[in-house]
Amino acid sequence: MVTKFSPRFIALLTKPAGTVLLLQACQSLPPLTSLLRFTGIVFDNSEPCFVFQPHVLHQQPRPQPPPPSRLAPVTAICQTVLRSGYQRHPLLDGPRRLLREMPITVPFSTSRSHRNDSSSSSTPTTRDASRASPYSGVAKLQQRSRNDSGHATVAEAATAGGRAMDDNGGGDLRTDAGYRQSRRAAAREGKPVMPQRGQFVDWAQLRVRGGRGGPGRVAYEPVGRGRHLGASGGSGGGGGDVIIRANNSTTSLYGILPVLVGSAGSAGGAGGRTGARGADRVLDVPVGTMVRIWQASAAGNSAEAGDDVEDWGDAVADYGHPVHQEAEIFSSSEDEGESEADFHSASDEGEQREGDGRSRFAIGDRPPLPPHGAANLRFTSPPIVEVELTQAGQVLVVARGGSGGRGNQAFPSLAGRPAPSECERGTPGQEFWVRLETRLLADVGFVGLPNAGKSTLLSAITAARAKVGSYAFTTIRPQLGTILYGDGSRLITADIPGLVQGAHANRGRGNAFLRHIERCRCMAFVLDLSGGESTAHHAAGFQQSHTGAGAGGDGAAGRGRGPDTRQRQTRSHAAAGNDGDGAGVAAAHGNDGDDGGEAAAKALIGVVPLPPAEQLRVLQEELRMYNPELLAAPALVVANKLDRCSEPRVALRDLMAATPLPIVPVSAAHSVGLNRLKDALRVIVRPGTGGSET
Ligand SMILES: Nc1nc2c(ncn2[C@@H]2O[C@H](COP(=O)(O)OP(=O)(O)OP(=O)(O)O)[C@@H](O)[C@H]2O)c(=O)[nH]1
Ligand SMILES: [Mg+2]
Repeated sequence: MVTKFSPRFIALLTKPAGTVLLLQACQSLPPLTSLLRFTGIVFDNSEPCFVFQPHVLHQQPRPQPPPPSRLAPVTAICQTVLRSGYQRHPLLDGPRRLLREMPITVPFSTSRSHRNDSSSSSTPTTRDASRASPYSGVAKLQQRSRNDSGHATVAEAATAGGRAMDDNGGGDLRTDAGYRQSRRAAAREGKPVMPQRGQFVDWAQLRVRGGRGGPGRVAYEPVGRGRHLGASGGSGGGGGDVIIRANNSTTSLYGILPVLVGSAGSAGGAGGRTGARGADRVLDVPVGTMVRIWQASAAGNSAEAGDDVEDWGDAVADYGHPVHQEAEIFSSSEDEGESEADFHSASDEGEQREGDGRSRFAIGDRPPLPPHGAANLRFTSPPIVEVELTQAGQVLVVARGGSGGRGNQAFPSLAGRPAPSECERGTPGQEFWVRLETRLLADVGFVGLPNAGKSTLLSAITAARAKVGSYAFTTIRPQLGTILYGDGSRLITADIPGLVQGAHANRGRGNAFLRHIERCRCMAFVLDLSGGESTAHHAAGFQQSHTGAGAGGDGAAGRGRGPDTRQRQTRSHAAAGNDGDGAGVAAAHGNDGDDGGEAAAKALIGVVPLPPAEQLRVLQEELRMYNPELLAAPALVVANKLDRCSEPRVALRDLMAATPLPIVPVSAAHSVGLNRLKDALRVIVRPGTGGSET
């Protein structure tokens, strides 16, 4: 088969190019030509024609892309986001679930560690110091106590994951095994641990900045022969806003990026065309999220910034410019740097050069974060905005994009003078710090003192696997579980970290935990029916270990902000509740890698054994002091640790005398009475339903 083409391709074919080049150049050729090979020129009726013969051009096998790993899509997205300066990526708006569900450790950890390494080569940072001497358990507690609710955000945790990978060498975060390994390593060293996939993350801090407005254009109305009429450069488009939107399908603040920037507006065009507005950046948060906003320069100090303070101070200084700078007017004729002049100038013929306004102003416009991450910032002043998004669909514009600069068309042209050659840059977008706090949405919240067995109960009646420990404050972040019933119905239950006396005044980080209870429809007060016998043992063990062998823990705790007095008080408490026999427990704790943290927790908060009725009174009192409406919610009492109680009948009778609430005796550890409890929970959550699960 021979195919002939008309002479209009002569110019292309006379180039000494290979066939592939030919096909690339002749994009207007029919697709058939991709299977043809140019073999020569013939003259047909004295017109040159070009001869093609059938031929498969790509005979070499194309390199096959490697099989996609599970993390590949996320990695690709994040890397793209990083490359483009956190600008909008089409995939980010679509499968957000993907981002939420998958750990996004790789890109952040690598980029952040690079940045840190390069920026702090001379000054050792806290992070470097931690490498030299890994955190002790107490340091871990202090690290946690910097944050209200004590957990790491994605940024922080991603850093931890990255460091864990670096430190261990073997941890490959692209695999599940590597991810687990890095988590374990970070936890061992007391570093902040990334929330696991699906785990409830209840707060996040991030930096937001509206997109910069697009620059105006200098252009002229051409009339030919190098002459032009008046100015015709249009204005730049406005920058995109950063918007927070309440969304029913979002349940957690997991996976929120530490920096969000709206897209920059496009440059103005010739003929008076205004540039396109930059895309908004929308962040979906759960309904009920509290949004607090601070000025960009308001971040005052850090609880434990250590060596990082200097670096961070610089970073804050960088932020210290006014939110809206005055519009800057400049002329292409002025000598103000080659790149800007190049970018905004237009030739006399009115030639339009497509300015790369977006990339020039968007990339590199990403605000830097303090060296140790936005999550560790503390704000000394009250927020300028504090608002709760209470309904799905509510939106809050947290940072407006800048306005576009005016083109030369907008400047006055004086008679007899050359057309104006001035234009403006777009203004930068608003810039703020934002703290998001959300609360659990659960049917039933387990409320109890530390060590009452809430997590054991959650693990026993749902498929959730909550961490259980024979010490107070095992749970530091709420966890959800679902009770499944035989008829297909289900209840969402929440294990809320233990409350202590004085929680309403934020003792033991009580506020961070109490706010979750506000969003639970019903409450189950989990009490230790054994009257805290086990707790008494541990308190005693702690007391002994810290007056004797546990001196190391003492010293470490003493590095905190003056816990000594409280510690002494706690010791006397513990001694008061001490019924002896604690040394064995203390020894067992001594083998635990977390001992320092747990011991310090007890030291700071105090663990005092209480009879069940007294436990209930303390809990109800705390709820009343925090928000009296909480006590109006339907509730029942779960009398746990039935097996441990020496006089269960007496204890239950006393409890019944103390409260009118329904009481369900159970032993979570031995799965006694759990079906009855499930039935009772369903009855209080949905009155009218019921039925025995047994
Ligand atoms: N004997 C007995 N021990 C129990 C029972 N339920 C829980 N425990 C033990 O009590 C200790 C504390 O249990 P957790 O479930 O961690 O208690 P928690 O209320 O979640 O404690 P925090 O998370 O610190 O608030 C663990 O050692 C459990 O094994 C029970 O029914 N019987
Ligand atoms: Mg717990």
